[in-house]
Amino acid sequence: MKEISVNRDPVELRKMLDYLGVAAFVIDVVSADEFRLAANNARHEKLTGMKLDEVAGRSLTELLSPEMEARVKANYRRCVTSKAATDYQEALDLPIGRTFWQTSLVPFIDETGRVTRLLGTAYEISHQVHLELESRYQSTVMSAYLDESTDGILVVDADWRIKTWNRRFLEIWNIPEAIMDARDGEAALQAVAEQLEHPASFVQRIRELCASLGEKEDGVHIRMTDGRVLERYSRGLNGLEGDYWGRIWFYRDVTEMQRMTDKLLNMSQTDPLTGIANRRTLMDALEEEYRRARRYGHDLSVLMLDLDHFKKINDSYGHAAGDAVLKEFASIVMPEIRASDCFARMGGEEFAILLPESSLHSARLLADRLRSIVETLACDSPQGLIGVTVSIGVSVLRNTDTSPEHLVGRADRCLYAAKAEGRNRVRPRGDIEDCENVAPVPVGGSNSLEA
Ligand SMILES: Nc1nc2c(ncn2[C@@H]2O[C@H](COP(=O)(O)OP(=O)(O)OP(=O)(O)O)[C@@H](O)[C@H]2O)c(=O)[nH]1
Repeated sequence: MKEISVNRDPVELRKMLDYLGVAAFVIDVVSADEFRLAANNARHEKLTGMKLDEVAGRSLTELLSPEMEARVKANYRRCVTSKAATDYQEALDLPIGRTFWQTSLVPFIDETGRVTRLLGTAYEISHQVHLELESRYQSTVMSAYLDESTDGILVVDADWRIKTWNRRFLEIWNIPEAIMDARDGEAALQAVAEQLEHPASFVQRIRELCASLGEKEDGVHIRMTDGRVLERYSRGLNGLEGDYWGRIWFYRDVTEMQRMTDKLLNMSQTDPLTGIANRRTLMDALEEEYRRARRYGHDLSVLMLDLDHFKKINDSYGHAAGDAVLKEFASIVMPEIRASDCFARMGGEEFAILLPESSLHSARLLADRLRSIVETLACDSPQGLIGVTVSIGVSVLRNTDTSPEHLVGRADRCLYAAKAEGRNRVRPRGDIEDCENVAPVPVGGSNSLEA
């Protein structure tokens, strides 16, 4: 732009600049290295805090910090050198704080071709820049999380297009990259389902969750055909207006944890010596079966078993031989009972068998069979073969029983009667319980239910 004759009075200059609808300023180009602010308009003053009477005629060196001066001058010099309109974005540290600007400079050129002035107009873009910085910050945090997370993460949109995933997701599922690159959510779902023990229910649940839009899902366990166990979390993603954006899925490999949990559970339910159920497991099963028998009017029987003169075995053959007999006893009884029965070691040489849906008659038949099998048991030991016998008390649930303890109490009394009558026998003898008058088992005696 050729230099036009303008008043050098800053106030007059401001009047002209105020006609512009944006923040504006005029710079006097003294030399390639010296620039002075000739004037700014009211809008510029308001945005920057630079008051006309304080800044007019002052050099950039006086107005700006050295670092900012260098940056501003670099842009001015570009305009002076190119003698062309120059646009750029800049960050300015002003008394009001750091602000961001979209600035345009137009050079004024005198008849000798020298740039004497620059007209600057500027829009403040701090808000947009802050939004962009915030968005960049969020995506940096998100990328770091995706990279470092030990969960496999997948994000799909409302149309089941894959939006994003992380390295761990690929490691867990080993999905061909071509599927991921094609962003084909349906193909990825099939690739995942093929690796599962129950693919149909998995796919059905995934579809239900997607149809539910926002539903949140916590820690569902998924078993894979290779033995791994995954835990799945997911939640719907909604936009500001509540519109559905899709869903994020997290997959966590919990195989080791599950193995330990199973092991601990097994340990807490099993007798370590014989490997059969322990007292606690039987008591839990008893509560459960008692409730079921009451609700459906089914039979429920119990056998209480106690090896005879077991102390003598320990005393004659040693404790290790006694242990071997207990194990052998458990292993020959086990195949004789149904999967729905519960065979447990109650402690020492005392055992119990819970028989859901068994009458007294069939419980007694089983007891008789077990008694005769045990009688033939010959357990090998360094001191020769060890024989053992068992006494068994049997009872069946009665209408008058008000708790499982009544059922077990009668079996205990029958066992006591069997012992009292000479051992190696089953009581009652027939299909009618006949141990009512047997004295209760002494405290500390063989089969009390108390732990
Ligand atoms: N080897 C071995 N012995 C055990 C174990 N637990 C308890 N015992 C022993 O089992 C024996 C049980 O003895 P008693 O309660 O007197 O009963 P019993 O000798 O079988 O006599 P009756 O039951 O009256 O026929 C005791 O000597 C206990 O030390 C075990 O885990 N291993």
